Amino acid sequence: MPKAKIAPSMLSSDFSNLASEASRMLQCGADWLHMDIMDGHFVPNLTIGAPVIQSLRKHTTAYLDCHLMVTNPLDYVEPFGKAGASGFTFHVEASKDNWQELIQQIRSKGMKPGVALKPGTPVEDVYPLLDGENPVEMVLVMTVEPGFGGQKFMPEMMDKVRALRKKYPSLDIEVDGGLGPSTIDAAASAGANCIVAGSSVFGASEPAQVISLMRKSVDEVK
Ligand SMILES: O=C(CO)[C@H](O)[C@H](O)COP(=O)(O)O
Repeated sequence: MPKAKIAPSMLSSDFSNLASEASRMLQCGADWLHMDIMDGHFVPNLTIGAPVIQSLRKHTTAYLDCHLMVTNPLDYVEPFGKAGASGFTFHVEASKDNWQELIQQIRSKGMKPGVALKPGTPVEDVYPLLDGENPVEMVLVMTVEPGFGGQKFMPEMMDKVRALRKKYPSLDIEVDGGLGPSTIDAAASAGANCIVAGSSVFGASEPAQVISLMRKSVDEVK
């Protein structure tokens, strides 16, 4: 299994101090910064877009792991590439007929392509995006309904993670929603290695301890 990547979800940060919140998380041991992009249409919430990524990029060289919860991901590829996004993860539900073009465009803008799936979407729906000539490099299994932080982890999503890990031993598999000290072992033992965590990290008195505990849980899995 690939090594742990712990990605605090900046959705739980103080957006009015984004650069210092990002730097605080990196000092606490974060590998990536997870950026939740919501368009108020694909999900019932509206967050940030490319201008905010561009502003943050001026303050950090960190890997910006962008999760696009948007209806038309192709429209976002060029602006996110220019803004300095590192990873561009789109939803399979929003890319039924243009995922090949999406993957190709994302790569051509220097970003790492990933695909996300909602809790109600079968894992088999992402297999064509992994088995083709130009596969995505990460699958994000949502462990809550996308849209809001602070929800309860859905353990039944671990069947999807197990199926992916069995079929793709070296794939980056990310989980997002309700991850923290009480749920990390279930996710890690199922085979997830990229861990997004918002409330559990930002709400902790010692975020570094939570990050380190989650890393240990993932890296101990053989
Ligand atoms: O994508 C998201 C919501 O759509 C968030 O990244 C996710 O919910 C993380 O927050 P928390 O750890 O508080 O559940």
